[in-house]
Amino acid sequence: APAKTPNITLANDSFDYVIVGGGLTGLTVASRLSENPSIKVLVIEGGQDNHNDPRVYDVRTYGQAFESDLDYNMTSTPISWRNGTKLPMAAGKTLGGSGSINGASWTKGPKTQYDLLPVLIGDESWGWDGLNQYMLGAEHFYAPSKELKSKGADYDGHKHGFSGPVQVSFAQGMFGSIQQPALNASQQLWGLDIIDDAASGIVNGATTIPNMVQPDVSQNRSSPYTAYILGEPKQRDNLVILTGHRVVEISWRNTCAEEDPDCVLTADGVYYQTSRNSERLFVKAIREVLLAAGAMQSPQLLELSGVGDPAILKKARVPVKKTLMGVGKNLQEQTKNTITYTPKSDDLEGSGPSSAIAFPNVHQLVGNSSSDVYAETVAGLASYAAELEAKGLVANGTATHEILRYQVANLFNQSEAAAEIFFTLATATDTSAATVGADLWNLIVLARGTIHISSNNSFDLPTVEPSYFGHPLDLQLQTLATKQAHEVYSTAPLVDMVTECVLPASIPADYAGWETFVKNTFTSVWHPIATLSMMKEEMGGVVDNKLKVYGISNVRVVDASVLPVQLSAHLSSSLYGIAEKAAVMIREDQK
Ligand SMILES: Cc1cc2nc3c(=O)[nH]c(=O)nc-3n(C[C@H](O)[C@H](O)[C@H](O)COP(=O)(O)OP(=O)(O)OC[C@H]3O[C@@H](n4cnc5c(N)ncnc54)[C@H](O)[C@@H]3O)c2cc1C
Repeated sequence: APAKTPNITLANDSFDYVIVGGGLTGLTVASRLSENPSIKVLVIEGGQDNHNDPRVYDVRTYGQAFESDLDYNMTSTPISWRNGTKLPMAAGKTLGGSGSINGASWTKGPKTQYDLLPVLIGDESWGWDGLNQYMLGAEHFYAPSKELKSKGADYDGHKHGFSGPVQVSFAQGMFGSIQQPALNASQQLWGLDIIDDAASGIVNGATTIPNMVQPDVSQNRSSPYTAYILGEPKQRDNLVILTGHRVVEISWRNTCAEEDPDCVLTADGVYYQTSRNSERLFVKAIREVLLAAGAMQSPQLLELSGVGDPAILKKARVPVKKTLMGVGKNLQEQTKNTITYTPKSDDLEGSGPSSAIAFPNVHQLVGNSSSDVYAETVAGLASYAAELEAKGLVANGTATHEILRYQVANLFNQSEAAAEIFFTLATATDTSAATVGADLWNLIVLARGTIHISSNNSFDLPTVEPSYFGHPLDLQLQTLATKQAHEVYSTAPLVDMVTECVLPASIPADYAGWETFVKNTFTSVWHPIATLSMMKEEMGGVVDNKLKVYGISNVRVVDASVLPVQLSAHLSSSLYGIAEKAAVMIREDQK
């Protein structure tokens, strides 16, 4: 049954807050704001409630939701060197959003990467110490059993939350098999330390991670919906979740002349529809409209509502209400490659999900020449950043240069994790033998991309240009990570556990061959962020330190769009933290 399909005519109703998108961040904020019974909250969600569908609740079905009815089926722009192939950009079209179809891995980035946020926004509370409080507040961690500990599960009890809604535990079906040998081989090859906990603010190392799953044998997904809504919040009279409806435009109470930058817009509510040709309905927001449609569709909605770069809006025949040059720019999306092998034994000693990860740093990947690569990269950054602005990929080249310098220094001087090598295991099925391998990606991309509208109709999904390998270092790190992940599989004790390499079908002879393999077979990682960045306005930011859109009095963005820089992490923990912090700031403004 759907979460709530009210037969009420919302058109005659109004809500204190209208939340656009019932995904990971939207449901978090909805749950927190509606704790106050006198505050009326509406969530409008494009997908349906599918929490009883195994593609959602069983994390071992990972991937089955992609390119299905549970996915928006967006794609990248054509890849020139792959005959114009467009790559799938998975994004959950279901209650809980991408949080209901994701891999459920629970990790955090290094402390030093969060500590860039205060520099960009001028507010200390967004650094690791400030934000981590909220990440901890979202989490309910369960210590592993003896049996799981013997398979490698470990943790630091001081680095977890124990009373939040998101269930974080080591999955009961945790694999044995190659997992620990893969981490041992990673130690040999890269000189990595074993780190007991990838949620501690230290990430460079080899580790076994927990998942967002129930701690019992069901190990069902702890989704944004089951964690934050199902149960008591669902019964609240002041919370309405309308599924199967798409918000198509924000309506404004006033108009601003295009040439008047000081004019402040105020949202009146939103228009929404069930389908392209259905009636256009309106609902009023008494206090605020909160955008939580994700990093691809929140910028789309702002642009459709007349807020953004006038050149983009005019091309799509949308009247300009507010010029804001950063909307839809600064996208930071990573690239993923996969290698696979045949294990000697089909018995993987578990049912999954996979949970062994190696996080080498740039020196471990690049080796002796890392200081040359650093010097060369730094020397080229100013002209690279200027080029990004000239191409319309960022709003401010000078500010982007500063940010890139920080990111490169973080990789080379602080030696934070540069790549993730996620060891994968897939059990045998009726039609296929078991496989093992790795999914791997460079974490801190220097590329910047865009997400923009190409028409004035919300049902035409936005154009996503990730600018894959936009900077040479991105391709170099991806190639080295792929080549060296293969070398891990040739290193003891892992080498003794596999018979043959399946992918690549023929092993490249040299670096150039690996680069070709990388470029021909990579996919997206599906961690898009930063398209409505929280940064100072003069840096090209779109939202301020309270997540309010510049030049608009009552629209905040609470989703992945606001995270201004990529993290050496899976994103959910950080986004739950951002959403929890958002709810507190929104409540403070009610006074
Ligand atoms: C395939 C995949 C695997 C991932 N694996 C992991 C992982 O293992 N660990 C991890 O930590 N993170 C993972 N992530 C990342 C994480 O799930 C996302 O970063 C996170 O869900 C983003 O949260 P969000 O609230 O910004 O967007 P979402 O959770 O995607 O929510 C956006 C919601 O808005 C709705 N919506 C969009 N447009 C409209 C509109 N116009 N009107 C109404 N509703 C709308 C959507 O239907 C959706 O429900 C993964 C992501 C993907 C896609």
